[in-house]
Amino acid sequence: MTYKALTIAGSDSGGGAGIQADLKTFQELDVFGMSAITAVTAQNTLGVQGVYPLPVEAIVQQIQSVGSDIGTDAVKTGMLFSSEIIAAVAEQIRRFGWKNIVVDPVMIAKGGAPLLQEEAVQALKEHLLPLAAVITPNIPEAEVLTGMQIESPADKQEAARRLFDTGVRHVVIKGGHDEGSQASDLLYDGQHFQYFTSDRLPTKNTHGTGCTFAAAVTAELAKGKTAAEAVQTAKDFIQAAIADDLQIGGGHGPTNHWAYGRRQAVLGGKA
Ligand SMILES: Nc1ncnc2c1ncn2[C@@H]1O[C@H](COP(=O)(O)OP(=O)(O)OP(=O)(O)O)[C@@H](O)[C@H]1O
Ligand SMILES: Cc1ncc(COP(=O)(O)O)c(N)n1
Repeated sequence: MTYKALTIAGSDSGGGAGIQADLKTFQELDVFGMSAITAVTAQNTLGVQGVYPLPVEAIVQQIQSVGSDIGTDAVKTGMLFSSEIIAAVAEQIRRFGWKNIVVDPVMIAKGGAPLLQEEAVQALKEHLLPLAAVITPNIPEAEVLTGMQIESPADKQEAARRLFDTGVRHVVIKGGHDEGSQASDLLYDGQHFQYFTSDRLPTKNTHGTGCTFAAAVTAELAKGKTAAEAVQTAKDFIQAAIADDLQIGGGHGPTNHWAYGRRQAVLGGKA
């Protein structure tokens, strides 16, 4: 059985985030990766030097090329940039009837460069969130989407409830921006809160952690795993990828996308 996943996101020339992180993660998790590029960014570990959104027509055509021939078991969305792109992507997802949709509501790159226009937040809530099986905001993104400040564990749960009410089937509020010695991701399915917690690793090389995490969730949903199983694998994948960082570039370096697979191979006696 060949499982397939489509990422609809921006290209990161530096290879650590965006489309590049997604395809590497799909590959590592034994899922055939496909892409529809929404924007080209000139980017490295120091920051974003340029953002070039593609015409909506070019984005729609890429999705249709995949959908009309190959099909997909899951879809991840990342950098979508504008409300026009969001509306067009949502329309294509509805048209093909795709169900395993993971929405990573990318808004701002680590260095502060905007990857989503401010006015597009409403379009995200209106068009895309009701289609999502899983949404994976970090804390600042969850604050923008809910209009509330998140300062305590109770706030995080309240934000998850509000996000669930937009029509999303599972909410994951990621804990990379938490304070303290642990990075704890909260999963909410409308009934139960579940925490996925690890030691916070002391490194500046966390460029693309959000993309990589959401791509791993997508790959696991493509294989038919439950949301909770997918989040557990994604958490293990990102923990390994941050722990075995690569020391590439002079700024916030990428994570190591092959670390998880290597560890699994050692555990399984394959290496
Ligand atoms: N220093 C760290 N140590 C361990 N896990 C981390 C660390 N930083 C982030 N994570 C984990 O990485 C994943 C992504 O979380 P984060 O909140 O950083 O997302 P993000 O801000 O969207 O990422 P980015 O914007 O860098 O792509 C989560 O599973 C989180 O727990
Ligand atoms: C094309 C693209 N998509 C997403 C991110 C977010 O990743 P990060 O916050 O780690 O920079 C990015 N930098 N570039």
